[in-house]
Amino acid sequence: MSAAPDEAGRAPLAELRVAVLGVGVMGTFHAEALSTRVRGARVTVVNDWSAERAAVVADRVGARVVEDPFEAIAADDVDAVLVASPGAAHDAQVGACLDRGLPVLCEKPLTTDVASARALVEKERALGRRLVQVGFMRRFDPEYVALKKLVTDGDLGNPLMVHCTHRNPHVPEHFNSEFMIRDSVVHEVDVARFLLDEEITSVQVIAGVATASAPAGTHDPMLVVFRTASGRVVTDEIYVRSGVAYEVRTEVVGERGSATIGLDQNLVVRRTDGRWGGTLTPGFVERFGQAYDLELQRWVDAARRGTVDGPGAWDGYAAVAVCEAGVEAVRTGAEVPVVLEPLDGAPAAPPAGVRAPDLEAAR
Ligand SMILES: NC(=O)C1=CN([C@@H]2O[C@H](COP(=O)(O)OP(=O)(O)OC[C@H]3O[C@@H](n4cnc5c(N)ncnc54)[C@H](O)[C@@H]3O)[C@@H](O)[C@H]2O)C=CC1
Ligand SMILES: O=C1[C@@H](O)[C@H](O)[C@@H](O)[C@H](O)[C@H]1O
Repeated sequence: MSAAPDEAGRAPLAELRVAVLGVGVMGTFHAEALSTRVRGARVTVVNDWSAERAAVVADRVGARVVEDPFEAIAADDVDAVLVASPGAAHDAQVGACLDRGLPVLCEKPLTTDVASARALVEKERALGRRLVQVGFMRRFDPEYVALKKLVTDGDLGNPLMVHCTHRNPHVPEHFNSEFMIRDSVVHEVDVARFLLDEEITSVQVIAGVATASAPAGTHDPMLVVFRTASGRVVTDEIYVRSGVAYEVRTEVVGERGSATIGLDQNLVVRRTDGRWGGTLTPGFVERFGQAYDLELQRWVDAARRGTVDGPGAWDGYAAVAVCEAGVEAVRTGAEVPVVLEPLDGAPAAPPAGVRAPDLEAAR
């Protein structure tokens, strides 16, 4: 049975031909998903800064290599683009997709500075249709979906606080405090916005004793504290050199109860050699593998219908703005307000509950 036409009367694409830009860890995982586990799509073009790496993946998924990312975006056999290059390359690559009117799934973060993220929001808006999805895959993870349902159904009563833990066993040397905020904490920023359905209005970072394996000057772990527009508090422990496993937990505390995810998911309880014990997920691919695939399937299905069915450019922009405030909070130790420029251009109201010195002075 063929699918219904979209609002403009166009028939859905029979198959989405995708260019994948950047085939490191995530790009390779997504390219393989698109050519095996996800229905309705095919990788036709692969691009990477390393032509050699691109060739290996292209060969594996039956695609061709295009050495320039912008030529890949402009190729005739490309209907949509998956951007999995490093964050600093996202701005120009997503912008080029918008110039060509192509649906684009961009891995988080949308960009690495707030001005460029905002510019992408404006650019998409000028086109009059949604094209950008940002790779906040936790929104597709069955555990996060169940937690969100408990919140929206009112089972926990009014949600008062959210507590997050985000631990990676190890990361490359370049993960300094700023990178930890922009690349890792960005997930909890989106989780908080997703679960509570409101914007974050301020960020504070508390740095304590750092692990001996952290490079000099890097605060690992850190406690990040967010305040939301209605005054709710969200805490996030970010610890990227725990040396243990990949551990992501989230607890919502409401007026009538609390709920936690990430405690037992993927916990394999083994009984061997007369002993029992659990094995934690070693990395994000093992923990969120299903979420990445669900995210891709929803993106493909929506793109074939000419729409977007996931976190979009505004979500990407809001997260970048919170992270930018977070980076400032690391530097100053202060509670830093988040400034989100509303789409109509009206000045943003001072966020509720913020006690940053500059806002106090402005009152
Ligand atoms: N949603 C999630 O849970 C995760 C998301 N990510 C995000 O995915 C993106 C990629 O991260 P990884 O795969 O971990 O990095 P990676 O370093 O493994 O791979 C990046 C690849 O991009 C290539 N590259 C560099 N500059 C490029 C350019 N201008 N155009 C095309 N290719 C370029 C590199 O040669 C490399 O092969 C980042 O934005 C990262 O934050 C990464 C890990 C998990
Ligand atoms: O997005 C991811 C990485 O880029 C980031 O570096 C990790 O901390 C996250 O856990 C992972 O989901």
